[in-house]
Amino acid sequence: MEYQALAIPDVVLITPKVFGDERGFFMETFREDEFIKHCGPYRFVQDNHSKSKQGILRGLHYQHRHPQGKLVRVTHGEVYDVAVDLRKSSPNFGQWVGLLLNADNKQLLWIPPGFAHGFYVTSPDAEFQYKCTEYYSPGDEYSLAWNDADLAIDWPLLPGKTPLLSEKDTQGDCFHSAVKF
Ligand SMILES: Cc1cn([C@H]2C[C@H](O)[C@@H](COP(=O)(O)OP(=O)(O)O[C@H]3O[C@@H](C)C(=O)[C@@H](O)[C@H]3O)O2)c(=O)[nH]c1=O
Repeated sequence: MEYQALAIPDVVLITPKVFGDERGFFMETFREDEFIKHCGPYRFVQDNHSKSKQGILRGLHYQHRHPQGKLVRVTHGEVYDVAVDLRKSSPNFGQWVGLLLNADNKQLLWIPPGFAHGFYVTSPDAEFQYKCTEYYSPGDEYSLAWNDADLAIDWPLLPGKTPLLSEKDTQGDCFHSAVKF
C-alpha cells in the first residue's frame, strides 16, 4: 500500500496494491502496522457501510465530544469525497480537500478526528464503506453546510442538479457558527 499526504497533510490517500489474476483480484485494505506508521496511533472500533443513489450528498458530518477518525473507501460506483479541517490550532483550519474515490481506483482516504466529512455520489449509485475510531454517538452529531460560502467547496455537481440531502443536512451549520475543535 502507498500512503500519500494530501494538501492538508494529516489527510492521507492510500493506494492499495492490487493483485489481479484470472480469478479476479486480491488486495489488502487495512494493515494496522503500516497505518500507524503513516497515519498515527489510532484504533478502529466501528465499521459502516452505506449505499446511495446518484446525486445524493451526505455531509458534512462530525462528532464533537467523541470525534471520529474515518478510513473511507468506495466498493461500488464513485463519489467525490471531502474533508474539512475544523481544528482551530491547525495551519489548515477552514481548508478542505476533495477527490474522487471509486471502485476502480480502490483508493482509501484517512480523515483524522477534528474534520467534517461528506461525499457526493457521481455514479448511478455507490456503496461506501468506512472504519471509525469512535463509536457513533447520536447526541453528538453535527452537520456543516455542504454549500457554505466561506468554505467554497468545488463539488463536481451533475449539470443542472442540486444535490439530494437528508432533512438533517438541509439544516447544516455555516462554517462561521459551526462548533470547532
Ligand atoms: C452514522 C450512523 C448512523 N446510524 C443510523 C442513524 C440513522 O437512523 C441512520 C442514517 O444515519 P445518517 O443519516 O446520519 O447517515 P449518513 O448521512 O450516512 O451519516 C454518515 O455520513 C458520512 C458522510 C459520515 O462521515 C459518517 O460519519 C456519518 O455521519 O443510521 C447508526 O445507527 N450508526 C451510525 O454510525
